[in-house]
Formats: sequence, structure tokens, C-alpha cells
Amino acid sequence: MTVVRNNGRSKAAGFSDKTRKPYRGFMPNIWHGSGPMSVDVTDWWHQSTCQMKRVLNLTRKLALKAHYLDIIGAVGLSHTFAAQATRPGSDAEQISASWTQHVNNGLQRLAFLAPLVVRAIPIVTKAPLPLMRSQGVIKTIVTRIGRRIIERERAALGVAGKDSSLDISSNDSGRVDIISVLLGNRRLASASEKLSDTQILDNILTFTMVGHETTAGSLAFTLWELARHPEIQNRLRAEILAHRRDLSYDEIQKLEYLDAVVREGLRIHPASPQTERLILRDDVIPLSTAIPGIGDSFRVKKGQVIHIPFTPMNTNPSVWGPSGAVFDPSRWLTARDPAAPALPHGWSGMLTFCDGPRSCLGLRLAVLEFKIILATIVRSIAFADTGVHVEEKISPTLQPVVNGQGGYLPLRLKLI
Ligand code: HEM
Repeated sequence: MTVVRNNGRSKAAGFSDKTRKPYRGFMPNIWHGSGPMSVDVTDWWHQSTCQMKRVLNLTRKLALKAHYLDIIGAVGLSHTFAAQATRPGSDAEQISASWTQHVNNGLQRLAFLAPLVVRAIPIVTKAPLPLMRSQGVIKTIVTRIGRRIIERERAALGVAGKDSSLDISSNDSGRVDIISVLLGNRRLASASEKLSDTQILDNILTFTMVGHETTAGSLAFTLWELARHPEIQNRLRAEILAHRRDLSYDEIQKLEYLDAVVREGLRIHPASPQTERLILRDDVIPLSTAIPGIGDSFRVKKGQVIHIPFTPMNTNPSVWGPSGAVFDPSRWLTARDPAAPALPHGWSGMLTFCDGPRSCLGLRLAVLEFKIILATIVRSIAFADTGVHVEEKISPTLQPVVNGQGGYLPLRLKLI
């Protein structure tokens, strides 16, 4: 198997997904910042049912307002972004405005060249270009918030003012959230594995941005599908209305059609539809089906960057059948034909959360909050298509684009 690693500049290459609508507009992803994700929170995050129950309580409280920034703030950082308060100049408002700006910059005609330029001349990320400035604004805001969070943790531990560094020497608060795990690293890790201040701040930045934009985008596209498929929407609502409003964690897991709709939304509209990996040594990649002119394998060389397009892999007709690109939740309710080709690795056989050691750390939180918010919204609101032409473009995550404007997805709503 080829040895690859995340090169810290994921999503920097473009592709044209020929099986569906054309994409354009790519931006390098700098959310990973300069620090690696060196704290292993995977087990803690993926396996702790207690944590999930806490998430459930928090997300239920926040669900009606459906603001994912508040959710990641609450469950990840014990920080209140108060995203619902659209107070001009608030952190949430600034992050949102800069992100919209950033999305629209990435939709410019020549934006697809940006990753290539960044790769060739990395210093360009420091240039005062509008393309870079919007990312810089978000990084500045979240870094400021991150410093406040770390100082608050220090104060809570009674070590405030002991020294001027951000170092936390113990973490006995008993809380289990991302920030306490990151800071606990200072106490538990050996000297060579301790996270630096910059790495902790980079992690806060990563969690803040990937922890809300992706889930919000997935929900928006799924609501769009429900608006275009009233029969699916009605069936989902019927399932939800058959249960009490205040669903427990275990009850939410039992809603089969909700589960199917969420999986299908994530399969067809992966919020982060592509990534790339750097080849660490020369190797040969075997192909399951020979390609004319290439054969049944191809060589890769150390230093090459390989592009991994999730959407065609998630919808490939040879794996998912002729209706592979169609939004059809019922495919998750029937047993898969044993003669059909095996699904790829990755959650539910899809690449939406990537796969392998650098796959999404927030998978379970993402799916859980998605289910709770979708169930809460669909219970009370009916969605209809507006007939407006919506395009899907990558900038840098999957974005709805209407008349050249990114980040808007018009839907007609009716209270039930
Ligand atoms: C529907 C929602 C989400 C989708 C589709 C998604 C997708 C992904 C993908 C594809 C990657 C791999 C990126 C790459 O290597 O190029 C990733 C990484 C990551 N995700 Fe998510 N994500 C979602 C929600 C979340 C949430 C809610 C959190 C935080 C709680 C989160 C935290 C992370 C982190 C920290 C990484 C970096 C992991 C690493 O580099 O080791 N994600 N996500």
C-alpha cells in the first residue's frame, strides 16, 4: 500500500466531477494551521457514550436555532459564540461575514489557480490579497477567542498569573471537551509530545471552523433535497411525528428513515468533497478495473500529490448502481445485494469523512447533531423548492451558488 500523509494543505487541488455538475473555484485549506493533530482524541471522541449524551442535551437546547457554531463552541470549547445573536460586530457575525467573503473570493474565475500558486510560492499566503485576507480575519478572530479560552482555563485552575505562557500544568476540572483534552496534554504528555501554544491555538481554529461549516452545509443541502422530494420529506416527517418531541440519545438512533436520509445527504453532498495526500515513497497503485491505455495499476512517485475526489467515489454507479447519483434514502433500508461490488472503506462505505488515520475526528458528533437538528426542523417546518437554479461548487467546502453568489440556498418554508 502506498504510504501517504496529509500534507497540511488539503483540498488544494481541483477536479471536475464529470458524473455530476461541473465544479470550479478552489481554495487552499489553511484551517489545519501549522500544527499537526497530535493529540489522540479519537478514542475519547468516538467511543464515549457519556460524551454523546452530553452532546445530545446541548444540541437539543440549541437545535431550534440550528447554529452549529454555538454547538461546537459549547461541546468543544466550553465557549459561547452566541451565534444566534446577530449583533453587528459580534465574533459570530464577523466569522460568518468573513467566511461568506472567503467563499465568494474562491468562486472568482481564476481562483482555481490559487492552490497551484500557493504550492509553488507558499509565502503568497502572507500577501495582503483579498483571497488571503478573509482567511486571515477568521484566523485572527478565532485565535483571539482561543487565547481567551486558554486564559480562562488557566484561571479556573487557579494558576492564572503564575507565568506568562499559556502552559497549563494540570487539568482537574473533570470536564471532557476538546479544550480540556488539548490542555490535559500539557500535564500528561512527555516533553517531546507536548503541544506548543501555537499548536493548541491551531487546533482550536481547526475545530471551530471544520466543526460548524461542514455540518451546516450538509444540513442545508439535505433540506434542499427534501424540498425537491416531497414524498421523502413526508415520510421522514411521519416517522419523526410518531415519536415524542423530547427524544433520548438511544431513541434518536432507532429512527431508521432519519438515519437513511442523513446518510444519503452526506453521501450525495459531501461537505468537503475532495482532499489530497502527499506520496512519501515510490509505489504502484493497483486498480480494481483496468483503464485502457493505463492497465491494471499505475506508478506514483515520492513527492507527488494525489487528488482524492469524494463525490464521484460516493456516487460511482459500478458500486452504488445506476441510481448512484440520485438522492434515494431507501437504498439504506434494504440489504445490499451480496453479488454487488464491496463498498469502499470509510463510514457507511463513503468517503465523506475521509478514511484512515487522518479521517474526520468529529464524525459521530456531526452525524448526531445533524440528526437532532434535522428532526427538530422537519417536525415543525415544511420545505418546498423555489425553482431557482442552484449550482454546487467547491469554495473551499461544498457551497450552493445562485446567480454567482455563494453560500445562499433559497427554500420556501411553511410552518406546520
Ligand atoms: C458533516 C460534517 C463533516 C464532514 C463532512 C467532515 C469531513 C471531514 C473530512 C473529509 C476530513 C479529512 C480532511 C482531509 O484530510 O483532507 C475531516 C477532518 C477533520 N474533521 Fe471533519 N467533517 C465534519 C464535521 C466535523 C466536526 C463537527 C468536527 C469537530 C467536532 C470535525 C473535526 C475534524 C477534524 C479535527 C479533522 C482533522 C483530522 C486530522 O487531520 O487528523 N469535523 N473532516
